[in-house]
Amino acid sequence: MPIVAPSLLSANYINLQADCDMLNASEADWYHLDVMDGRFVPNISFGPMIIEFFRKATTKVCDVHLMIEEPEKYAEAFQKAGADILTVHYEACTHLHRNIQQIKGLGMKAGIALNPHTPVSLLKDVLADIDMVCLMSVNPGFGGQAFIPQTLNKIKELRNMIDEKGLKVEIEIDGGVTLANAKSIVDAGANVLVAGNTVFKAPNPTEMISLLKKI
Ligand SMILES: O=C(CO)[C@@H](O)[C@H](O)COP(=O)(O)O
Repeated sequence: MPIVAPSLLSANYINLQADCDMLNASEADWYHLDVMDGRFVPNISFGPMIIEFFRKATTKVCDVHLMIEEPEKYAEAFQKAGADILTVHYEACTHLHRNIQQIKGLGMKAGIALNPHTPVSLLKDVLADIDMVCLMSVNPGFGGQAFIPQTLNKIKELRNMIDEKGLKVEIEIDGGVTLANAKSIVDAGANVLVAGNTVFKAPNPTEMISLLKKI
């Protein structure tokens, strides 16, 4: 069964408590929390203060995806806010290994996200040091975009790299995940499905989460 991580970017911010209550009572495994700075991506979302709210609202894993420049400046703030997994972008880190050391040193799990154009082979020398790879299956910044099909080949290549080394690294797919493509994503070798619009715009979000769990 895949790990299902609804992306709160698509939640209703006028009544967040209701969406948190729904997620908490659902089969969702993680909260996926997208932090955007208006520099690394052309959108601005929220920061540690809001993550702290989510931390208090749930006992589920808080999976924090930093779409920001200079993530090292903020890693400690996100740890204090309650992040369990902290994912930084390969493209935003000049000293990626140092970023990983920092995140792990702060007691969080470390994830690396790759934009659609970034090859998975670039992770060869850090794969053993990380807990998760987040493959962006849309260009980051906005919910509700269409899944980029080439991602399936990237998943297969990454799955081979991980299995060849005998590692336990989660493969998370982020962007455009639907009930129609979720099975092909999992069959290709991914085990974490992020879903924003598919969950929060569904007539019955709780049922949609259960359907994604069962694909
Ligand atoms: O990080 C991002 C977008 O940059 C994602 O987490 C989206 O929030 C996913 O939304 P959907 O494509 O599932 O609607």
